[in-house]
Amino acid sequence: MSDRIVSWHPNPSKPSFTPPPGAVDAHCHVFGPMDPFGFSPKAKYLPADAGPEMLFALRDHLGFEKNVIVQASCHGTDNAATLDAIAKAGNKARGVAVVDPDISEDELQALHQGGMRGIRFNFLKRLVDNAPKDKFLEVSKRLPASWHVVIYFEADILEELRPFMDAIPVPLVIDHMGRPDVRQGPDGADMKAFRRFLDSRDDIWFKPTCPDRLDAIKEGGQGDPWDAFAEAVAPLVEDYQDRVIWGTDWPHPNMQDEVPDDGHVVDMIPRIAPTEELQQKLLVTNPNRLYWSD
Ligand SMILES: O=C(O)/C=C(\CC(=O)C(=O)O)C(=O)O
Repeated sequence: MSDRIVSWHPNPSKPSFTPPPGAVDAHCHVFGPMDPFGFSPKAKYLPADAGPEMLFALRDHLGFEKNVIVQASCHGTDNAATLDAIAKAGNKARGVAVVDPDISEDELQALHQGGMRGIRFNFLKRLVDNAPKDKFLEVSKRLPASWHVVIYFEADILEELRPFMDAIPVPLVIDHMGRPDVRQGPDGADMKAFRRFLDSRDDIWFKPTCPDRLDAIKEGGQGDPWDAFAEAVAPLVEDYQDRVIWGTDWPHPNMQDEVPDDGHVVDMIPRIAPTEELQQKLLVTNPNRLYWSD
């Protein structure tokens, strides 16, 4: 099928930065394989297969030990592909599911047994048709113990989402910092708003991730080596160092024009977390606390 998207680098370089022992790539996805794990009829993009073997080869190549696999929107609420990848990884992967809010307690427990430790609410209109806040809130109140909610939104709806997010009774993990405009710099309006949000609760975690999306040339950014991203994000990591986790975002859903070299993505780590202590928290201590505490 010629219209299936290949969004990942065919031959990523070896990073100069060596992740510490136990490092977790805590934001990545699998696509299929389409046989037997078909895509959702509501999927907004149809990717080529990027299954667990490819993910684990990349993990080893980049020097990570574990993965947190986040259910991508192209698989809708059928978590079979993500569960299959977690199972194939042994204890080296955990996951974040996307669920129908009417899911039963038994089904949630089955997801827990399969290695899921959270659910994701996606508010990007280009990725999902419907994001019912009332139903999301209801299901967030009956999650298995120690689970959290991952939320993906863009900076322009942060304030609108505040009452909803404030009411969620479990820890929150914000994908890609809620997509601030990094060109505004570390003290820009988007970063200030995100800091106010972080200051409102001490159980909001975030991923200082996706330089390739947030500093893309096609978005008016600088592109690789993503200098604006590094400058805007490093102070945030320093100031909230016990609440950050990091991931590659491989296979970079939809990134067709500026497919990032994953080696270069990993080399952003010392630019946003320059000390060994920060790197240990970002890559080892924090993700293990969230995903491998039981
Ligand atoms: O990989 C990401 O985090 C971001 C995505 C894809 C996505 O979230 C999904 O398909 O569920 C995006 O911005 O297109």
